[in-house]
Amino acid sequence: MQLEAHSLSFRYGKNPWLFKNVEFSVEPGEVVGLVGPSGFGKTTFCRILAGYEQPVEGSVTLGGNPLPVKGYHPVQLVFQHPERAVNPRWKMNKILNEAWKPDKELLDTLGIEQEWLARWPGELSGGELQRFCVARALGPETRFLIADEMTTMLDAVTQAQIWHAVLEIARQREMGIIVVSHEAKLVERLCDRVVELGRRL
Ligand SMILES: Nc1ncnc2c1ncn2[C@@H]1O[C@H](COP(=O)(O)OP(=O)(O)OP(=O)(O)O)[C@@H](O)[C@H]1O
Repeated sequence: MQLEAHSLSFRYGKNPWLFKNVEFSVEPGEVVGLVGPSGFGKTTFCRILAGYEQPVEGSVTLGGNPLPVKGYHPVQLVFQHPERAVNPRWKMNKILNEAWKPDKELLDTLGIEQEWLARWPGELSGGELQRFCVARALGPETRFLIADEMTTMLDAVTQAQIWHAVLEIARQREMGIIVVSHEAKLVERLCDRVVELGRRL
């Protein structure tokens, strides 16, 4: 089941086009890097692929069909700031189980400790919180994971742990991954191929 962008174009209001007629596809199990200068629209592109934003022109399909508008979304997005991705009034247990119920094996793989489940988001470090956001995005129906600067704010050890876990799960499930990162070494190490989001038009 391929994730495909067909002739995708986007701009905010009457601003200049951020990108125009972009063709992009990811195969199941493939790890694809998405790079480009700051402000060229990588995050916007990811939001369109995950169904958070509608393209101005073009379309996104999954296995040849439009992205679903209801239910668990098969394209999950994890971005740089976990503290903005969680409800600060919910304890971690509720946040974690919001969309599906991750089992202990997954929590162990991601290094999530049981005692963290009873805490508020503000009582966890950025790295600890991001592990929850990753777990939450890895439901059994996730076909593609978009990692938009997912580990940028984290120390090297946490970054390595999270990527090790995510790549292993992706391999087992044949899940595709899109990696957006400014860290060229990370992209080179993780990705099967790299796509550059082109010049602004
Ligand atoms: N809601 C919005 N309304 C208007 N302009 C926006 C909006 N969101 C983003 N932009 C602008 O669109 C451009 C692309 O933003 P985007 O975050 O997609 O780029 P990016 O390539 O991911 O950047 P970075 O690498 O710095 O994260 C930027 O110039 C940004 O200021």
